Amino acid sequence: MKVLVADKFEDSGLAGLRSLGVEIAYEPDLKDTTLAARLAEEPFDVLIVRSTKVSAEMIENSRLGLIVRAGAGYNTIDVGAASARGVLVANCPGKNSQAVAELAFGLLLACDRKIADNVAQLREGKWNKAGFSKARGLYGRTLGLIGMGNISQEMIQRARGFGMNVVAYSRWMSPEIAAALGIGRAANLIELAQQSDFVSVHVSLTKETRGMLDKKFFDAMRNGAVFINTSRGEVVDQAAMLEALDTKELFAGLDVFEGEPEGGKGSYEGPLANNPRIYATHHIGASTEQAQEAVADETVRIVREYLLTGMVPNVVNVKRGEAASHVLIVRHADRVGVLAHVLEILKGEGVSVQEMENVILGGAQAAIAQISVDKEPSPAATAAIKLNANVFDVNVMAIQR
Ligand SMILES: NC(=O)C1=CN([C@@H]2O[C@H](COP(=O)(O)OP(=O)(O)OC[C@H]3O[C@@H](n4cnc5c(N)ncnc54)[C@H](O)[C@@H]3O)[C@@H](O)[C@H]2O)C=CC1
Ligand SMILES: O=C(O)CCC(=O)C(=O)O
Repeated sequence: MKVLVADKFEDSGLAGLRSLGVEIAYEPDLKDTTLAARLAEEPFDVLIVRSTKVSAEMIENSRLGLIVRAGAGYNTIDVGAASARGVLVANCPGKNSQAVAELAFGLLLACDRKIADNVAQLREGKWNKAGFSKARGLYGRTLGLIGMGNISQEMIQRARGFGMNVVAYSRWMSPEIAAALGIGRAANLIELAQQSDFVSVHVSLTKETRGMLDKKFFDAMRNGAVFINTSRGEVVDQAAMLEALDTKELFAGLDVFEGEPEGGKGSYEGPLANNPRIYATHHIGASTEQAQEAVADETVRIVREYLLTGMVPNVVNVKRGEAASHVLIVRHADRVGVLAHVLEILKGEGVSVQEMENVILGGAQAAIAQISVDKEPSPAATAAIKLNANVFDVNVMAIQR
């Protein structure tokens, strides 16, 4: 198996990959046209990336079977193009969430106490206790969390340590779950903005979340509140945020930017870098040793499973049973050719198999195949399947959703 690592990757991860006996090309500087050319020229099976973008063209001209995002968000990979070519995409959920929560709290505290400006002025030889003596403080204040995934859950624990109240907006969190987590639940983003002294965003970037934090949201924020974004720049309407920094005297801590450079070095000039009401970091949320080692271990686990079993943990582009309407349960003798017989009959009927699992029972005499299909096979097809002497029985069930 040939693995291309086209991003910076921990030594422990490279050692783990080597221990699997796979052939590794570690070429962290590849991107855009150089990555596309490399994938077209050599038949790599697996591609490992962090922030490096993976386009449809790269995927289409490659022999890849698996792309691993060594991190949480996978918006930098053209997942649709991967799905169209039968390429699996997997990520490492929850492996860098503590690190991001640490940075989010770092930004939150820094914004409240204006730590970066304190440091800058002292470095210029200015003593300005008078100017910096106005902070809200965290104790007893309300932290509003947007999204309730791995990072938000880490945020709750840290907020508790600071004596903060937490309220969250999430699509899936019921009042019962909120109560069990010991937090409040906002019914929508406006409610969340109205209730929070500090807001921290932790949603993945999707077509629904792009620009989700819009003018209405910023208009609803409390005057002088702090806004933290360590998720993706694109979830925020940048113009609306910039306006609210002035009109509502907000202060923002940002780790992510629309159009930020892909690699470790580059230039960044934009209205967010020089605004005195913004503390900006260089997309370093996941960049702690602990997080990078955890991500590297998980990446090695994913490649190992793929190598040894063909199965991939944490796949993000398998839509389980979405198009299936019926499932066939075929009990049969464990003999060569039985499944081929079943599939041949389904093919003749134009029935498309969505998923299939064949389980061998103890003693290896009999097996049960569960075959999800996109439409109900006719009674004639079911009867034809049963004609095979090695088929004991066939049941067809409609999937209830
Ligand atoms: N700054 C950095 O270095 C890092 C940034 N991230 C970013 O943070 C994001 C969140 O990370 P995790 O918490 O680990 O991911 P996660 O997958 O555990 O949580 C994402 C949450 O977003 C929610 N969500 C998605 N669409 C939504 C919508 N339309 N409305 C409301 N909620 C919605 C999901 O329900 C889920 O709870 C990542 O997708 C990534 O973009 C992640 C790791 C490092
Ligand atoms: O690997 C990185 O530094 C980026 C981390 C990140 O944004 C993610 O895991 O979603």
